[in-house]
Amino acid sequence: MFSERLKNNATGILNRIENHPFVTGIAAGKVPNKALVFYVEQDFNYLTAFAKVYAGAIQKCASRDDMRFFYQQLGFTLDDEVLAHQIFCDVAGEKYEEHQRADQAPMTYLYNEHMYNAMRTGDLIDVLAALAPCPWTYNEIGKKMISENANSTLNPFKNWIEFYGEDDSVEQMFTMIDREAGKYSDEELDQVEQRFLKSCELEWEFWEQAFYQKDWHFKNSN
Ligand SMILES: Cc1ncc(C[n+]2csc(CCO)c2C)c(N)n1
Repeated sequence: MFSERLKNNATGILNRIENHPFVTGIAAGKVPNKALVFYVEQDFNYLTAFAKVYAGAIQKCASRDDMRFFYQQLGFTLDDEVLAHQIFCDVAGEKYEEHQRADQAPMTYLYNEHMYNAMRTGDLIDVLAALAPCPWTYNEIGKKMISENANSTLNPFKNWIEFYGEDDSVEQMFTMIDREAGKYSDEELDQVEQRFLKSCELEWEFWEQAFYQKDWHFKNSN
C-alpha cells in the first residue's frame, strides 16, 4: 500500500517529533508558558489556512462522499480544535481571545504556503499528502502518550492527549490516498511522497519554532 510506504519513510521524522522537548513536555505535564502561547498564536493562524485548504480540496472531489469527509473535517478544524488551544491557554493562565491575531512566524508561513501550493498546483492526492501529516503525527503522539499512561488525572494536558490520541480520522485520509494512488505512475507518486515528507518535517519545525519562539529576525528593527 502506498500509504504504508509514506508512513514507513516518515518514521525517522515521527521519532524526532515524539522526542521533541515540547512533545515530551506535554507527556510530563510541563511546558514553559511562553512556548504554549507562541504555539497557540501560530496554530490559530495555521488552522485558518488548513480550513481553507480543506475547502479547496472539496473542489477536487469526484464524489459526494469525499466532499462530505472534507466538509466534516473542516467543521472539526474550525469548531473543535479550539478545545486544544483552550487547554494550552488554561495551563499558561492566558485568555485565548487575546492570542488570535498574531502575524505568521517563518515556519507557519512556510507550512501554510506548502499546503496552498498543493491546493493550487496539485490533484486531490497531492492535497491529501500535504494535509495528512497533521492528523497523522498528532494521532501518533496522542496514542503513544496514552499507551505510556501520560494521560493521568494529574497531567494538566490529559484532555489534549485524549483529544488527539482518540481522533483516528486520518485513517480515512490514508484510505483515500491509497485509492487515488492507483491512478498515478511511480514517478508521480515520488512527488506525492515528497509533499508528505515535507509536511512531516514542517510538523517538527512547528514544535521547534514554538518551543524556542523563533520569529523573523528583523521583525522589530526599523
Ligand atoms: C501544526 C499543527 N499540526 C497538526 C495539528 C492537528 N490538527 C490540525 S487540523 C486537524 C484535523 C484534521 O482533520 C488536526 C488533527 C495542529 N493543530 N497543528
